[in-house]
Amino acid sequence: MDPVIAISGLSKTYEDGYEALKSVDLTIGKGEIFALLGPNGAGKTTLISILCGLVKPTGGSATVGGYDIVHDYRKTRSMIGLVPQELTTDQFETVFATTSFSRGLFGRPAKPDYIDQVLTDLSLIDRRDNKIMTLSGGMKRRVMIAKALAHEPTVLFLDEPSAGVDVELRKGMWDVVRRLRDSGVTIILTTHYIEEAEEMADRIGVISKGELMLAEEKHALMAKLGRKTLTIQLQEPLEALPDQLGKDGLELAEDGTALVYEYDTRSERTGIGALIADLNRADIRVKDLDTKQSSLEEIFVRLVREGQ
Ligand SMILES: Nc1ncnc2c1ncn2[C@@H]1O[C@H](COP(=O)(O)OP(=O)(O)OP(=O)(O)O)[C@@H](O)[C@H]1O
Repeated sequence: MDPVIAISGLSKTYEDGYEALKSVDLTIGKGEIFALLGPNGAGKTTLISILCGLVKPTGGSATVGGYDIVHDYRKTRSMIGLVPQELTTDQFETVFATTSFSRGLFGRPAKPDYIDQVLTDLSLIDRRDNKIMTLSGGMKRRVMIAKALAHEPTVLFLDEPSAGVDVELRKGMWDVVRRLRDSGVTIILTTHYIEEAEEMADRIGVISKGELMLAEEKHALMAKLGRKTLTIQLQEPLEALPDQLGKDGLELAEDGTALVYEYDTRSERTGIGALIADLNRADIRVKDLDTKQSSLEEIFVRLVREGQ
């Protein structure tokens, strides 16, 4: 993985003594979509604000494109596009003018062809010369993205891109983000919506009370998600697992009164049929059966709870 962002021991204690970030280590690769999940007040905005140079860290370090975010602030800031949660655009400006102006703020010379390309990518080109006030909410959000991309950043932060956005619009936003990633931009988004992280992210990070609890490939998480646990309550307790049942993923539990079997729901053969047959053959009598699915939501809730 070619790292674009490297974060090491990053901490932030605000002036009132509140520890908003506790020694976060994280590397984000080029062209990744990384979703940062966490409850309110977890430290997501603090982390993004530090990387954007808006908040000063009190410990640790971070680099963007190999440059230190504190010492080479101008350099790193110019590599970052930030789409904040709130819509903050001048209602009386046109789409083109406001986007072009954002580019100018970074001291970049005008590049109308590039701005038009960004507007095309975001399906805003038809509204190029319209005033912001005449646009729908979804279009205004896309203008915020256009503004963030105006200075040709290589990293884009999206803070809660679908907060207060309806389902239809949210899907449109996901398409936009995927297209941006395909064009080589690295994307870090914060979200409360587990579904959004599941849908979009290559990797998912879970942050709670300032601590990064996990940063894992989505597919690895989905593999966990696809797992189910079958608990078999037995009529008579067993002292040990009989040889006939020597199956991968099978364990004796609850003082020998239950068997717990973990299996992948997506595989063609779960092994349950064979397990039941083995139980019959070994004359092990079953009292009750129960299955349980682990979901990303469960993993998330458990992690957050453990962190409290
Ligand atoms: N300037 C500040 N001074 C003191 N405490 C602050 C300051 N800014 C943020 N905090 C606190 O730091 C914690 C983390 O805030 P942050 O905004 O980073 O969380 P978040 O994960 O982005 O939350 P949300 O999902 O609500 O946006 C919160 O408890 C917040 O009250």
